[in-house]
Amino acid sequence: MDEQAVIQVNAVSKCYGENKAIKSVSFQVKRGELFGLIGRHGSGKSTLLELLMGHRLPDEGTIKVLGVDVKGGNSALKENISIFMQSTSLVDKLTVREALHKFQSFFHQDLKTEGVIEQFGLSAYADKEVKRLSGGLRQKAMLAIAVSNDPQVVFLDEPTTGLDAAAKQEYWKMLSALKMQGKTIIINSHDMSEIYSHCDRVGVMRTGQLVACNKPRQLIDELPYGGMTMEAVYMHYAIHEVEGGVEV
Ligand SMILES: Nc1ncnc2c1ncn2[C@@H]1O[C@H](COP(=O)(O)OP(=O)(O)OP(=O)(O)O)[C@@H](O)[C@H]1O
Repeated sequence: MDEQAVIQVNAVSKCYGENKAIKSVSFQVKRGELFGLIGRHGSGKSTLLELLMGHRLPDEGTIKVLGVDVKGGNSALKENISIFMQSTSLVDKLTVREALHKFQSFFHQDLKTEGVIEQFGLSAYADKEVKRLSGGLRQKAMLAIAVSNDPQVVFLDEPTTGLDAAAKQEYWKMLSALKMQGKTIIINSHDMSEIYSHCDRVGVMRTGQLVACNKPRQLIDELPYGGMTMEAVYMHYAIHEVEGGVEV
C-alpha cells in the first residue's frame, strides 16, 4: 500500500438484497488529491461514498481512511472526515449560523463558527434559514457545514447538481481553496467538464465496478478510438455497450 494513501479500498463489495451494488472495487486516494467519481445513475457512486464515510459497511473487502478501518467506527476517524448530507430536513429549518453551531457541537475540536461563516462568504446570510437560500448559497452553506469540523478528508455527493454555471464555478473555487489547505476531496458528479477541469484523478463506475481510474487527460489519451473529451471517456467506460447498441 502507498504510504501517502489516505483512502485505501481493497476488494470491496456491497449488496442490497440480491442487488450487488459494488463489485470488488479497489483503489487508493492520496493525501491532497481531488478525486472524482463518475458513472451512470445507479452505477454505485453514492453507495461507494457511503461506504467510505462509514455510513454503510462492506459485505466483503476492507476500507481504510487515514489508516483506520472504517468498520471499527473509530471516533477519532469521525473527527477527521466530513459530514455530508444530501437530504437536509434537519438543516433546512435552521439558520446558517445555527446549523454550523449544531454540527460543530458534535465534535471535540474548538472550532470557530464565525470564522467558517467568513471563510465561505456567508456573513450576509448567516441568520437566514438554510431552506430560504438560493441553490448556490445553499450548497455553499452545506459545504461550510461539511467542513465545519476541519476534516482531513471531505466526501461530497453530487454537490453541484442543479447549480447554474456561475454557482458551479464558485463552488469549485471553494473546493480548490480546501485542496490548497491539504484536504483530500472525493466528489461525484455528472458534469464531465467540471470533472475534467478540476479533478486530479477520476474513477469511472459501471454497474458496481470501477472500470477505469486515472488522471482525466490520461483517460482521454488512452481511449482506443482517439476520443478528445471527458464525455468520450464516459461513453467508452461508463456506458455498457451490448450487442446491437447501447444498453439503456
Ligand atoms: N438504500 C438502498 N436500498 C436498496 N438499493 C439501493 C439503495 N441505494 C442504492 N441502491 C441500489 O444500488 C445501486 C447503486 O445505486 P447508487 O445510488 O449507489 O448509484 P449512483 O451511481 O450513486 O446513482 P445516482 O447517480 O443516480 O446517484 C442501484 O441499483 C440502486 O438501485
